[in-house]
Amino acid sequence: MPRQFFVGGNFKMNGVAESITGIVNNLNSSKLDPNTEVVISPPALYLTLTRSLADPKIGVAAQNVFDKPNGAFTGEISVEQLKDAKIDWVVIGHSERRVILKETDEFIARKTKAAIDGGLSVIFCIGETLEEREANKTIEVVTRQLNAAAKELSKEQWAKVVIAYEPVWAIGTGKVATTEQAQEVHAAIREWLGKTIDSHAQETVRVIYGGSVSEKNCRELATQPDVDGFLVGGASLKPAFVDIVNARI
Ligand SMILES: O=C[C@H](O)COP(=O)(O)O
Repeated sequence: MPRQFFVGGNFKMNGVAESITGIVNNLNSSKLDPNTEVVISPPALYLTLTRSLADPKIGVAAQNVFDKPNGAFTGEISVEQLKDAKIDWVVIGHSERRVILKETDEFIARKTKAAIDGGLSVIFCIGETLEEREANKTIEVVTRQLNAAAKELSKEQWAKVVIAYEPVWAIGTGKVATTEQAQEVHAAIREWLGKTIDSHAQETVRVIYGGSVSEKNCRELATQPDVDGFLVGGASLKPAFVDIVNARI
C-alpha cells in the first residue's frame, strides 16, 4: 500500500486566538486533497480552540509533551492531558527544542516512548546543523538521533511515528534543501528503518521534509520517491499552506 502523503503545519510560537481562528477557518473552507493527511500544531494554549474549530479530518498536534505522567513539573504538559483535550498528535525533537532548550537525544526518545505508550502519534524531528553537513556528518547525526528512539520503541510502535527530516540550516532561512539533498537523506532514513527496525517499517513509515517549504518549492520536492510530505513552519500561517497540502494534485 502506498504511504499516505502527510502535511503538518507547525505554527511554533505564533498566533493568538483571532489569527489562529482565521487560519483554521480558511483550512476548513478550502478544498484539501482528500488523499493527504493534514495535521496542524498551534501553541499549547490554543490546542483546545483549534481542536474545537478544525474539521475532524484535520489532526491537531501539540508542539511538546513531557515524559512523566504527572507531578511537580512546572510548565509541562502530560500525555494524559493531551489525550483528555482530544489531541492525537505531538511534535517531538524539533531542532528549536534540541538547540535552544538543549533537549538531548535520550530525553526526546523517552518523550516519544511516553507519547506512544499513552496513545499519541508522534512527528519525530531529526536533522543536522550546517556545521555538521559541512563536516559530512549528516547521515551520522540523523542515525544517532534515530538510534536513540529505536532503543526506546518496540518495532510495532514505529507505526505511530512520522519522521520529519529537517536540516537545521534550512529552517526559517529560506534556504530549502535541493530535491536531491532531501531525497538522499530520506532514502538513507528508509534504509536505516529496514536495517534497524524491519522491512514493514521501511515500507510504511512516512518520512517528511521540513525547512523553508513553500507553495513554490513543494511540488518539486513532492516528486521524490522518499519524500512523503512536509512539516511546514512559516508558510503554515499563510493561505498558501493550502497549496502545500495540495502539492500532489
Ligand atoms: O517545523 C517546521 C520547520 O521548523 C520548518 O520551518 P520553516 O518552514 O519556517 O522553515
